Amino acid sequence: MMIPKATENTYEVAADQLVKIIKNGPNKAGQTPDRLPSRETLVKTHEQNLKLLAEGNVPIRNIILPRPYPPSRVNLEDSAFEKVLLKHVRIDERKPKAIGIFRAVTAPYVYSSTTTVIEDEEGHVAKLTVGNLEDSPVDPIVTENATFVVKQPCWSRLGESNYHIRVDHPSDLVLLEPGNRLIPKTWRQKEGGIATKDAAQWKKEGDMMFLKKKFRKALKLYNKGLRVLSDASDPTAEIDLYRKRCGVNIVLLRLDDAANDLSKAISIHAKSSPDLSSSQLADQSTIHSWLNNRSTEDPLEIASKVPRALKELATRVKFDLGIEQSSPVYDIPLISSYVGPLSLHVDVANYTCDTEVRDTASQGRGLYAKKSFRANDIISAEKAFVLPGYFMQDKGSDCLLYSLHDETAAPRPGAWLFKELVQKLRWNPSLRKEFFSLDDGGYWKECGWEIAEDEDVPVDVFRVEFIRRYNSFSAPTRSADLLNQPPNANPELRNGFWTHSSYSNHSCLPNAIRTFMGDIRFMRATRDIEAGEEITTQYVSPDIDIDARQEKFRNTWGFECTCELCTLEGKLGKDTKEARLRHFEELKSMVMKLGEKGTTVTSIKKIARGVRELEALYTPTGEGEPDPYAKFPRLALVHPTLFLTEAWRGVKNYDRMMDCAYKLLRNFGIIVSVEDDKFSVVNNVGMINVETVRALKYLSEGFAVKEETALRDQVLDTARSWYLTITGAENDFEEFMKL
Ligand SMILES: C[S@@+](CC[C@H](N)C(=O)[O-])C[C@H]1O[C@@H](n2cnc3c(N)ncnc32)[C@H](O)[C@@H]1O
Repeated sequence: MMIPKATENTYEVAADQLVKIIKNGPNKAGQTPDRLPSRETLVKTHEQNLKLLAEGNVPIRNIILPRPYPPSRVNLEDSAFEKVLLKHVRIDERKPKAIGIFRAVTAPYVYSSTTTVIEDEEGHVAKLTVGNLEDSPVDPIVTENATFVVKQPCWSRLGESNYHIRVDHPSDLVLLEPGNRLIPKTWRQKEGGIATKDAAQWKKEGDMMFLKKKFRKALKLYNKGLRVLSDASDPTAEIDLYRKRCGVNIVLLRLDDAANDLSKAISIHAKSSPDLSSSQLADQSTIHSWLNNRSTEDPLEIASKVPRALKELATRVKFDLGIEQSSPVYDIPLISSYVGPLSLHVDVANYTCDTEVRDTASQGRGLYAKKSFRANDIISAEKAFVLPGYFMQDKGSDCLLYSLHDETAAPRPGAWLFKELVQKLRWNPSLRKEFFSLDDGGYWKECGWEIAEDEDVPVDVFRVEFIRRYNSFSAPTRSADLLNQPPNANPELRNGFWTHSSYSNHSCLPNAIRTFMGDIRFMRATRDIEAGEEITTQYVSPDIDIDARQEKFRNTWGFECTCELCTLEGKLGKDTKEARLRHFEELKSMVMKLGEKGTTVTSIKKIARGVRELEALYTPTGEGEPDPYAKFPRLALVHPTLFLTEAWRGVKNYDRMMDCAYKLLRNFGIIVSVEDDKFSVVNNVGMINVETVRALKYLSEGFAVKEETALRDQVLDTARSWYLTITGAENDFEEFMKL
């Protein structure tokens, strides 16, 4: 027997290679593989790959999603399933009622996915690959000798004659506890040992595992402690174990289980305290409802009647499950001061009650204002449903999520978000509705599956990804940090998921801006908003060219924008579009050349002439013809005008600088008036951004030079409020204005 020598990691198949294999290979669906490797070969290859992994001989993680298929809906509690052996399993054919019972014969290889060698009751072997588990090499899930069910097993191709059994939906793999009736008799082992230790010993061992970050092991040990205690009456020990288990469950994102544990701990505490035993605190379901009610209120004064450790856990669990408050009161400087790459989690309540989700005419659902807002008001504040925290510099956290069916790849931010979403949804049934409502049936329709409205379908990883793609947003640690980056810095952003604010649709002329501070997403009004108006944000800032702009929306988000600006520019003739772009490019190259030579008044004047020519391409030529852009942004003019503003400033021509700063605002559709010492914004289509704050900065400088202090102060006030709108904090405003 030839044993393949693994010179490179054969378990980390590159996605493009896999696409080729699948596309070019023969279609053998429904057949059995011609030749399968022997146990000896499989085990040997596995050991070689384990060694390579231990040596760090691995590329970046590559999470692969094949073509969508539904998770099995077989319930192991009833007997409506068909037990199959490896000899019954077919290539690419998943039988919805089939289950295989297997045992792992090797230690697991945990990296992009979990891989191990399994055997069935007849001793036949296979390579098993399980994707999308919350697996970790220090605390593996599929340990050696573990027995488990694989639902709807099938062979998937990995090479010309290389097959494995792969599981994509986490619920299609069910670990069997020792003693489970499904475990073949010959594999059964006595569990033994539980009664030989007391609860305190199990707890101590659990604590040790917790400290070693072996959280699932800790959970198992606390379970054992609780089982030993089940018929003893030792409330103190029981409270302690439930409290510990609650803590582990929080770390593992299993908030539903954490809430159950904590409600048990609190009710046991109440039952065993003479002054609380007949109170509502003794009723576990009352506590459970309170933990889940998303309110800041505590009418039963639970927090003040339980020991501090339980109170602290209650605060944690309630915040993690989401609390709502009725007004947008946030201590922004405080929050901003403690948020950092290592502390994204902020303990604040959400404020979403003044916005609601409703159907739009043609954009699916949208977010609507329930009350009027003034420019700069907080419209909503929401903590992330999921915002993965990882170090940008950590190469070990690099990974890619590759969807084989449409050959798209999401880099690290999207890949980690997907992984965490799957875990959060898997372990918290109470949070699923809120997440999956973001798919209004499109996924089932696309897949051609009939699913009843109220059917409790297990978490489908392909549906999670379908939703993630169109509803996740890039988030810096703090939006304000983006303004303080050196020029051309390319800060890496995380991807996060905010379920309520995700309903806001895109508009190039938005009335709101999203900003981030740790895991909170704020939305603030860029202009006054009427009650009943739809809240829109810019998903990305619009490209100058309408065709490029629409292409980006189509490719990334699957829509074409119909905002007033896009509607206006959608009607432009080819010649006008081309002429504007050509002029823009010419100006850009003139500016680049200047960069090398330095700016002189003559060169600024030359650029100014070019800018006037570009302006003419936005202006109607016919006598008395209305200006279609009278109130709208002229995007191609923005950067040349910013250049001119700064160039005139450089040569200390403050009148010209101010003229250009007014123009810069106007090119964003913002028209201001200065009359009788009063500065006011008379037209604002909502495009507030860093350049508009810069324009105000230059205006304020100009007024300062002219010693028009009142006007300077008014402009500064507007600048400060726009700075707050775009960054979510005022902290570094003074610094920004100095630069
Ligand atoms: C973050 S979701 C917004 C909520 C979405 N409308 C819904 O019903 O779930 C993004 C998706 O909304 C739709 N959408 C957002 N802005 C749009 C726009 N300006 N025009 C058309 N569709 C839009 C697109 O389908 C996009 O992929």
